[in-house]
Amino acid sequence: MSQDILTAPPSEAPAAPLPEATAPLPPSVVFERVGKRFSDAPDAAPALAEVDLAIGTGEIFGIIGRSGAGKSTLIRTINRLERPSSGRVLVAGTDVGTLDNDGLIALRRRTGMIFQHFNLLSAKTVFGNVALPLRVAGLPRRVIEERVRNLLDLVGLADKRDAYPAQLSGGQKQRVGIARAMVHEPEILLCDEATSALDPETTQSILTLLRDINRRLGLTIVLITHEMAVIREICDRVAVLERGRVVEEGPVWRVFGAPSHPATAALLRPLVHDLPAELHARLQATPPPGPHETLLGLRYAGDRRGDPPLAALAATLGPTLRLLHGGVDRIQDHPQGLLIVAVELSPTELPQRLARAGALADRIEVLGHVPLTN
Ligand SMILES: Nc1ncnc2c1ncn2[C@@H]1O[C@H](COP(=O)(O)OP(=O)(O)OP(=O)(O)O)[C@@H](O)[C@H]1O
Repeated sequence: MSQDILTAPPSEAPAAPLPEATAPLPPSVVFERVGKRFSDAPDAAPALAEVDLAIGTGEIFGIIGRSGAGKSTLIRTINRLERPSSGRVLVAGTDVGTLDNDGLIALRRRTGMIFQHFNLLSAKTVFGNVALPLRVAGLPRRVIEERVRNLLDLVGLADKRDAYPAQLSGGQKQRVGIARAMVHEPEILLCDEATSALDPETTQSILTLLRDINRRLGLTIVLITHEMAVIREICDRVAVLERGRVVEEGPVWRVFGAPSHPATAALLRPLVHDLPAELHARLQATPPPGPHETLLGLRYAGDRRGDPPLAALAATLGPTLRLLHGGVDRIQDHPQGLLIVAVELSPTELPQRLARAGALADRIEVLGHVPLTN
C-alpha cells in the first residue's frame, strides 16, 4: 500500500478526504434483538430485552449499568456462556447460537476472557497457568514454551514465570489472567470487572496494558465495569444498560459529556466527588423543609466557544449563586467543561429558574440540596 503511494504520479486532483476517526468499523460482535429470561414466571422481568448493538472490530467497547442491569449476562452471550432466549449474537458474522461442539470450542478460543478475581490455579506457577489452555488443546511443548514466553513478555511478567499466584500482587495476577486469555491469539477480549479488585494505580497500569494490546494487536475489547473512570480512560464507545435494555450508546466523550438518559446521569453522578468534602457529606436528595441551597452541575461540551456565561447565570439563577467548582476535563481529546454552583431558591422557584437557565449550559443537573444552618 505504501509502495503505491510512494510511486504514484503527482496529481493535481484534490486529495480524497481522510476517513473520519469515528467512522464505524466493521462489526466484530452484533447483538440482534437479544433477549434473555431466567424465569418462566410471567411477571418476572427479563435479564435482557431487545438488545441491538454492534461492536466494531478493534474497538474498546464499554458496557455500564447499575447492579442487575444485565451487563454480565450480555457479555456472556458473546462466548455463549449464556444462550439468549430470543434474538441472535453474531461474532465475526457467525451466529453463535448455531455452533456445534467444535464450533463452540473455536468460538471460546477466539474470545478470551478475564475476570475480577483472576481465576488462577493456586497450585500452578505463572507459566503453568498460562500454558494450561495450550496443554489442554494438545499443542507441542516447543510451541507452548515459545507462546507462553512471548505472552509473559507482552504482559511484563517474564521474570515471574516460576512464581505461584500467592506470591503475586493483584495487578500481577491480572496480568497472568490477560496472558492466559490471549493464549489462543483471540480476536476479542472480554473483561468482566477486570480492574474492580485493584487499587487505582494498579488499575491504571492494567488499563495501559489493555490499551497497548488493543493498539498493537488490533484486538476488540468488550468490558463491563462499575468504574466510570475506567470507561472514560480507555473505551471508544459505551452502551448503558437499564433493566436489560440499552438506553443510550455512543462515543464515550458524547455519552459522558451530555448524557441523555437519567440512568446514565445517575451512573455519572459521582461527579459530586468534585465537591468540598464538608458539602458532600451534607448533600440530600430531596429539599429539606427549612432554608437550603441547591447544588447544580452544569456541563459544557468542548465545541462551545468561550467561558461559561457566569454573569448571565447569576442574572437567571438569582443573586444567591455561588461558584463551588469549575474545571475542564478532556475525554478522548474532547474538552468537557463542568461548573458546580449553589443557589438558594424555593422548591417552586427552582424549576422556573432552571427552565430559563437551560440555554446557558449543554446540560444542567440537580446534584442535591444542602440545609443552611445559622
Ligand atoms: N443464572 C441466573 N439465574 C437466574 N437469574 C439470573 C442469573 N444470572 C443473572 N440473573 C438475573 O439477571 C439479571 C441481570 O443480572 P446480571 O448479572 O447480568 O447483571 P449485572 O448488570 O451484571 O449486575 P452486577 O453489576 O451486579 O454484576 C439480575 O436480575 C440477575 O438476578
